[in-house]
Amino acid sequence: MAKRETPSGGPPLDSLVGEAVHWDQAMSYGQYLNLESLLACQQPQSGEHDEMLFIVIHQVSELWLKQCLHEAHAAAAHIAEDRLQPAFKMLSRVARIQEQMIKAWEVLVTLTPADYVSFRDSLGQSSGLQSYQYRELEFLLGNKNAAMVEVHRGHPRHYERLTEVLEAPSLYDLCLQLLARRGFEIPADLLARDWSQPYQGSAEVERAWAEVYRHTDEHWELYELAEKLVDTEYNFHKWRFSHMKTVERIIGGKRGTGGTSGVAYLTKVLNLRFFPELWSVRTAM
Ligand code: HEM
Ligand SMILES: N[C@@H](CC(=O)c1ccccc1NC=O)C(=O)O
Repeated sequence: MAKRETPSGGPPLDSLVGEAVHWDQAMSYGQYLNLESLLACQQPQSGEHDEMLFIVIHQVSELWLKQCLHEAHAAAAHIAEDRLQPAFKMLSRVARIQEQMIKAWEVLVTLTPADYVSFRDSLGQSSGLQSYQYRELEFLLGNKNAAMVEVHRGHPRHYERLTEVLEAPSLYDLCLQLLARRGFEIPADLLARDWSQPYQGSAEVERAWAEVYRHTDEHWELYELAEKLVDTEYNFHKWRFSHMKTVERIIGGKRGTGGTSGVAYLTKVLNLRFFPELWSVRTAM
């Protein structure tokens, strides 16, 4: 292999190991990553030591949500065009990102109830309910709830974006259309409907997935799609559960800053499904 030269045409990189290097080039690491802006985004309000962790963990989660949306929207577009292989690659990546997001709770549990109350008042009425990226991902996967858009009335850009995704077919709706294109009997009212309404499960769809699982040799691609969706929902559920338990550990039975009952609310939304028949089919097998 040819020795790599430095971009400026200086000595080979190998000889520079261990030495300070001053690149004479237009684009630096910090410029490319916009680090000055990124690292200026952590602005604790309270002066309490532990608020920094709270901010960083939320910002890291929002960055991962951004990447999940990037992958899941692209996966949906591929599924709509019958290109399942690239969609699989993207959904696998979403599942790996979700694992990172789940792991992050292990850092946050080092925050004690006393640490948290030391700066909780600085949060005012802000709350995770206002995470528009989280809501967009829920809508995109298939958990539609028009009422959750209202939280964003005061931010026209977020409101419009969420309304757009609410009113578009979810990833699961697109999968049902795919099943229909592949010859499965899917009721017409599931193939064209008011997409903003929550999806109600259907016996025909469950039968279609049962056929896929029983005869994988004839439906390898659809089987793989089903399992990728199950991985995503499984991880989503784990994230919600860990959030709920972490919240219980930190604030106990206190009400949420967003105005909900707190842990009781998080317990209620825990079991909302994206792909209901992919779970019910297991009983039907
Ligand atoms: C000390 C840590 C945390 C506490 C005490 C906490 C507490 C809560 C509570 C009580 C709610 C219910 C809404 C309300 O009334 O406020 C909620 C919702 C939410 N939180 Fe957290 N949370 C914490 C950390 C996080 C983190 C790290 C994230 C990551 C992004 C997050 C994202 C969300 C989201 C997306 C919701 C809306 C859930 C839904 O509507 O399904 N939270 N949180
Ligand atoms: N709802 C939380 C506050 C909270 O969690 C929060 C507040 C501001 C920014 C992000 C938050 N995290 C997720 O819910 C509470 O009741 O303490």
